[in-house]
Amino acid sequence: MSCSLRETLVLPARLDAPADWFGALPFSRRIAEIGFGNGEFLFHRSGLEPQVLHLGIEVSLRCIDKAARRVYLAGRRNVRLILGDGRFLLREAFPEAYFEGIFMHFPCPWPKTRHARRRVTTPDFIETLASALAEGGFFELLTDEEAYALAAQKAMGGHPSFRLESFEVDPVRPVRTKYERKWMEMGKPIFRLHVVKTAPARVAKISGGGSGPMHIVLPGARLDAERLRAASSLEGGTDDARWVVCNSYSGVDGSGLVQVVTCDEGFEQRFYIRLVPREDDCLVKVDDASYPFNTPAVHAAIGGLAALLEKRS
Ligand SMILES: C[S@@+](CC[C@H](N)C(=O)[O-])C[C@H]1O[C@@H](n2cnc3c(N)ncnc32)[C@H](O)[C@@H]1O
Repeated sequence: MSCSLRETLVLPARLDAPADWFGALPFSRRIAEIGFGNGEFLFHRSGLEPQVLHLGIEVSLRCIDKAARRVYLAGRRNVRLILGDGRFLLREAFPEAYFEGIFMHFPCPWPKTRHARRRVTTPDFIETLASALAEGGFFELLTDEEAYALAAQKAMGGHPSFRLESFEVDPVRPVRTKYERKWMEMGKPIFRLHVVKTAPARVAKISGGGSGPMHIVLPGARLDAERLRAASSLEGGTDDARWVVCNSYSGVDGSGLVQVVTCDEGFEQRFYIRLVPREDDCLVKVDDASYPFNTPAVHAAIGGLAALLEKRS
């Protein structure tokens, strides 16, 4: 895929990007699909309303590439794709009441208790949807799991910002997605939940909880081989804002590069922190090639590495 295609179609999910997105998105009406898979539905839906922006959010780069190629070859101008976690991006990267509709077709039901946080039925995700939708906007869920459909019906139908519009079994639809076909071939019923936002809602942004710039200057601190080695086994934070170092490397310029994974309220980010020794101090900063959202766990990781460099040997 050409560079220019990626630049036009695939928007970067990064700290400074939302401002760029809004400049690059001259559409007053906006629809989103979370987890569009191979993009059949997004492609179909965007053809019906060329004046409406159709924003697809996917965690799989393969899906993004496939859908981008299809959209590009068809010359569609009202589709944009973002690589990232839709639950996180909907909450963090868009203004309130930004979308007039959000589709989610066949998300993983996350049956294990330890993954319960990732379900669409969690109070946090329902608040996120309520906040992201304009009043009168809709959310459509398709699933083959009855228990999941019923849980979503109960959670969203009982929410003060939503009105349950319909709950259908085996709805007739103009286009079937890959997973829909798969479940139908196996003889499974398909459930469709349609809710409409009826009252204002607001969700607190996690990245609003991160404070200050994403670098620290440490007068008198030192970076040496021993500290860099010690960095590779560091971890810390609280239950809702954890961080762990996966690896540390020494750079050719004498700086240290530390690979970090953070988790804020169940949302993961992977990025690098650079440790830069200077004449009178050390700089600890998010590496220039990384763009994490400014969250409490990112700050805690920077603080943890700063503490290591400040430690007296
Ligand atoms: C079971 S597939 C369904 C794909 C498509 N909607 C369909 O009906 O064929 C679920 C899709 O959601 C994507 N996905 C899972 N979690 C996601 C998240 N948090 N944000 C965005 N996409 C996600 C997966 O990569 C996968 O493509």
